[in-house]
Amino acid sequence: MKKVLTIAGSDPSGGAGIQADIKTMSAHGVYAMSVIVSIVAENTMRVIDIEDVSLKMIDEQIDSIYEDIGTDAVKIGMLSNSDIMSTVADKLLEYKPNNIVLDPVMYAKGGNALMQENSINTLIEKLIPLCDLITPNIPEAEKISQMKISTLSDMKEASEKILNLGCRAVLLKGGHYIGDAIDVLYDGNTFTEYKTEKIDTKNTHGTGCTLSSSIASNLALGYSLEEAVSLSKKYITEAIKNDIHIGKGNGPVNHFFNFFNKEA
Ligand SMILES: Nc1ncnc2c1ncn2[C@@H]1O[C@H](COP(=O)(O)OP(=O)(O)O)[C@@H](O)[C@H]1O
Ligand SMILES: Cc1ncc(COP(=O)(O)OP(=O)(O)O)c(N)n1
Repeated sequence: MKKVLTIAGSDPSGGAGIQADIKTMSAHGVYAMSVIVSIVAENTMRVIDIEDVSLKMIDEQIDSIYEDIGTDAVKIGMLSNSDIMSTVADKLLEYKPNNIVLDPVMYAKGGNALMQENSINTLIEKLIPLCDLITPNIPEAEKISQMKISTLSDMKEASEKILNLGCRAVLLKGGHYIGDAIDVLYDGNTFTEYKTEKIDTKNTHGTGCTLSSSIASNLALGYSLEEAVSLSKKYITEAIKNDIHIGKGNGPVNHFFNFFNKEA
């Protein structure tokens, strides 16, 4: 069985973060493992509080995975500050895992910050160069590339700027784009567009976590980057179409639409 690790924050409401990652990986038939770096008190409506795990415990959790099991892919999600980013980067340099997918989580859907503003330089200098793929949404890509993104052509220009920071590929997600849900993959040679109609739902909590975990799972399963992104775009689209009406705010997507659906 292929093994995929998520290094991210915990969402007790189950729609995003580590919980979404483990559900997604399990739905893909890979063995899911998790290193929790922050505990976030959040739900479908808001973020209430964040408590970071100590750097020592983050170190030891990562060591515990590589001492024993190892990984075929690693997904990185919410890293709330520079110290956590440096700790994770040092461990990636030590263990050199294959297939590192970074979702540079900065804000939750309600607008609450999940990453300290002053840690962006550490993200850019230490983490991004270690990654095979980075999957920013439009606001995150604007911060990293330091340009405004209003058009598809802006998305492509920002992808180029981000790739030049040293990662091997960029998937700029267009869920926040007006109009269709267009994601752009840039690998340094080719731009590939993945386009679906925007689904009319407020239940999009955890879409970014789910997409990046799906891509990491598909890479672990041996698909090429282009195939992995294509399969994962189909997965997130179906998961949104089969959304779950739970909570009073932005509800979760259905990670297990393949196993059951709303009509069943
Ligand atoms: N309403 C929607 N309909 C269809 N696809 C969507 C919708 N919202 C987001 N997506 C897709 O979900 C994925 C996550 O995108 P996005 O919402 O931009 O990320 P994030 O959750 O990090 O903000 C992308 O593939 C995007 O195109
Ligand atoms: C613990 C935790 N990690 C990440 C997020 C953000 O997830 P994302 O997939 O971008 O989804 P939304 O927050 O936009 O719904 C989170 N909320 N919590």
